[in-house]
Amino acid sequence: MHPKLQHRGLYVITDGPRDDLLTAVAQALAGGARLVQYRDKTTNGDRRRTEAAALRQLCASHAAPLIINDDVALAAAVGADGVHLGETDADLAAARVALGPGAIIGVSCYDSLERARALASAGADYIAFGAFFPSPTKPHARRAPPDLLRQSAALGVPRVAIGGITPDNGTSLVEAGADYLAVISAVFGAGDIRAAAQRFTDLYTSTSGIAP
Ligand SMILES: Cc1ncc(COP(=O)(O)OP(=O)(O)O)c(N)n1
Ligand SMILES: Cc1ncsc1CCOP(=O)(O)O
Ligand SMILES: [Mg+2]
Repeated sequence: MHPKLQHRGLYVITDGPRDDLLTAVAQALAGGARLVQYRDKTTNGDRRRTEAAALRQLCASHAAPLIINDDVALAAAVGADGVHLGETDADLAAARVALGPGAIIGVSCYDSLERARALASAGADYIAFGAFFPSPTKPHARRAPPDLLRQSAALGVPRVAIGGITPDNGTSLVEAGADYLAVISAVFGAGDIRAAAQRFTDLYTSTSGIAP
């Protein structure tokens, strides 16, 4: 079991900016989300910092780590649990120096087993693959085959699946070995966010046979 990531399950990624961000994330947590990523591509530094700090409190009260997308400095400033880095974001080693050994640093590996192998060796705490399905949020995201999840099992690092995931198509990814399903629109675009999150949580329970 990974020391920093002890529960498999739903990894929600925010779709803001939205006025009800805190309420929406609270509903996702009530539906069983295990990890939360603050993803806000705007450049409004004041709002981003205020929201990230508020999310940190909320996530801590649910024992769910808060990961900041792209922004190592924001993660450090609000004391978030970690950061998610893609290929055009900060370097993993630099982020580790900035955030320390206890931080959760996750990395995008897209469709590349080689990238996953290199970054797992370099100390990434999870490796993310995808997009597995057409993504409403990121329609031009590179596509990845589900077999990558099986092929990366031996790396010994938690595996995250992302991209167009729904409760219906997510089962195949959990069966292929996804420790986390990272989801934006199928949770935060739902009319009932809590119920949507709960469907993913139930999927882990029923697919693995053990509570996540
Ligand atoms: C869990 C997770 N996986 C992949 C991504 C995508 O990261 P990146 O390629 O840096 O793209 P942006 O999200 O920054 O647009 C992610 N954020 N989270
Ligand atoms: C950030 C990102 N990277 C690949 S797909 C994606 C968006 C995932 O969002 P959705 O769950 O709405 O497809
Ligand atoms: Mg990024």
